[in-house]
Amino acid sequence: MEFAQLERMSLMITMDDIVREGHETLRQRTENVTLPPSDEDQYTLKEMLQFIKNSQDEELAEQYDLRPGVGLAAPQIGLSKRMMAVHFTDANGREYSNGYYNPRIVSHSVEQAYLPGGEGCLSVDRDVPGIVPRHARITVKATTLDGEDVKIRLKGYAACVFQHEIDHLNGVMFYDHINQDDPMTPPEGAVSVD
Ligand SMILES: CNC(=O)c1cccc(C)c1Nc1nc(N2CCN(c3ccccc3Cl)CC2)nc(N2CSC[C@H]2C(=O)NC)n1
Ligand code: NI
Repeated sequence: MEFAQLERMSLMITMDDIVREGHETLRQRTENVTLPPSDEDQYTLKEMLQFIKNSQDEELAEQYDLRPGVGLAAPQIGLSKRMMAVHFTDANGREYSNGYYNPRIVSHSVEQAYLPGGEGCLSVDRDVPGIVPRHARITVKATTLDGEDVKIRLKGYAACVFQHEIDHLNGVMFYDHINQDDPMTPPEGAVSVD
């Protein structure tokens, strides 16, 4: 077995490591990660990014029964730490593939946006229909997996994904944002994201 495959094997996060609704870490505020990150935190964040990539690989997802996702936050593997990983390409072909320590939204638009199909979550084993209102544009400050301090401006699908994962770091689930009285009606002025 070649090294890359061995590396995937030994480090591998599977769905068994993903905690589901009801697990306390999903409702906790996470602690900042002490920087520079420990070897253990680096190892974990790399595993999280690899899991998201694996989950989108048809063969690996099939072989290891992985549910596809584009983002994962540390509380979802039972770790109450401010770390998240994303891997996706947005509608404009811009690629996002990285792990982040201590991400925080430093500014956001008044305008709201939402994914027309609603949102899903690897820690939620049920379909929760409804519009999830998000900030249409956000600016995020964080430290990347490689230890670089970055300031990222996000809009559209990328803004929604980052907000969903940063919510996890604050103990917030996507359905907390759904208007219970009128779940399918987008808020006034909110724009649909494709
Ligand atoms: C209930 N209706 C819906 O879910 C929903 C319904 C329609 C459209 C959207 C857009 C919806 N919404 C939604 N679709 C996704 N995926 C689309 C499919 N994709 C994927 C699937 C297969 C291979 C590779 C990949 Cl990439 C994986 C990601 N992901 C999220 N979320 C919310 S933000 C974090 C992100 C996440 O990773 N969730 C696990 N929401
Ligand atoms: Ni989630």
